[in-house]
Amino acid sequence: MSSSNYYDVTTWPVGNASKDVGEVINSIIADIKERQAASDVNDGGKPGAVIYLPPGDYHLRTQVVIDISFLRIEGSGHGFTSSSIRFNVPEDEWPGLHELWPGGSRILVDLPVREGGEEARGAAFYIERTGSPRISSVEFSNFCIDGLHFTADGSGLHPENTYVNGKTGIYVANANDSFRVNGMGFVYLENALTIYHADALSIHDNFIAECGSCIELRGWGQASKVTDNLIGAGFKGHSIYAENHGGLLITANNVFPRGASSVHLSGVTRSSVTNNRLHSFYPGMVVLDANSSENLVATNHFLRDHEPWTPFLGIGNGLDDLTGLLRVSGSHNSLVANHFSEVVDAESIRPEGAAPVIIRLVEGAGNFVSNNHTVALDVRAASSDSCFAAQVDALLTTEASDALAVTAVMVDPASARNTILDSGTDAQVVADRAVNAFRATPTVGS
Ligand SMILES: OC[C@H]1O[C@@]2(CO[C@]3(CO)O[C@H](CO)[C@@H](O)[C@@H]3O2)[C@@H](O)[C@@H]1O
Repeated sequence: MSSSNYYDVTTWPVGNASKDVGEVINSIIADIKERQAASDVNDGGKPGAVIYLPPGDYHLRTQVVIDISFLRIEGSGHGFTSSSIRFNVPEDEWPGLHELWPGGSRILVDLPVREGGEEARGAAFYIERTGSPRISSVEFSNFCIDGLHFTADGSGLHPENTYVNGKTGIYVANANDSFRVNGMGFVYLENALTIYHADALSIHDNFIAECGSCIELRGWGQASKVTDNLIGAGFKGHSIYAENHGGLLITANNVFPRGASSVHLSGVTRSSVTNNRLHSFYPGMVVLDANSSENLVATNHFLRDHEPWTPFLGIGNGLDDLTGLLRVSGSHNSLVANHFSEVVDAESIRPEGAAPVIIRLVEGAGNFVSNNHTVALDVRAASSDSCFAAQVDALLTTEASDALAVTAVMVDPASARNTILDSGTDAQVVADRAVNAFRATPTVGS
């Protein structure tokens, strides 16, 4: 059966998908709107459509503007490969590489670079619709959005390592419901996903790496989920960021470095950050700020160690080791059963000679901190020109290191009436025992 609501960008008569897939998709959307003009025909009328991108390279020179519900844009392959590693291979070795570029069903974002212009104009896919009901069920599935190159940022860094280019993959400007971003690949975009006012959004099973920021849920929202993704932002940006969200579920993501944070929640309430594997080269990995309250942060694995790859040595996120790996400004959060591996070179700790802080309660009241376990090792940081080898070596090193003294939990005076159980020995917890309930992790022989 063929359906008029299934479109293949390579057979659409308007435009040329390989030269400007943006023009083609906008023309298809115009056709859908023309054919599905009435909102009530036989109890239906606007079923939406599928736009299919077969595996292949599609330059995008015109921004796609989406203002219809039930639109699914799908490909056959997220196509991620590391552009970061490739751009740091000496150019005379490029001819010997098996492939140079990401693949799959791949959009090459070739929008004109905006100079200090409006952020949304640099988006490959721009979704905007006001009025009622909210735009619903727009789905992106199984294709790659590649921003191609980063650009010089004045820092002297190799331009391809700046994580800056003004490009966004998908930008949703208005309140939306039941959107899905599933099985996608995002690479070399300054922002992969920027979504305002999400309701019941699913960001699931994507590969979102080597982007300045990966996921930003802005404005406010509820009942959304970020699950099962492989994610890693640049040193200036967020891997997962949300503001003023309630009921957000962040679960089972593998968040690798080198985002300025792994999960940053601002004014987020009654949400869960559970079962994630989080790896960072800097402190401030999970940040709950602006009175983020009643959240569950549980059974996550935190690893903080050092950048092992030569091109990025010396880069940081500006935060010192007293920041905390898990930092909380808010009340009545449950921080339970998280594992922390802090594997750093004592010489690199800032301020010099300080005991790094693992969990820090900055402001608020009534947080419940229980059964968190920290393993802290002092290692001599090693580096390598080979990204993968350096990463794996660093990950697998557990021996021949000395224990490192840490502050497992630090409670600032502006945070009170917290309960801290079995999350650090007496010596490892800095908290006013008169205003916080405290039970130390026992030590051998005591
Ligand atoms: O660690 C997994 C991912 O990391 C890579 C390889 O390493 C990179 C290169 O810039 O360094 C960061 C983390 O060490 C990653 O964000 C980035 O991307 C992916 O190639 C790889 O899939």
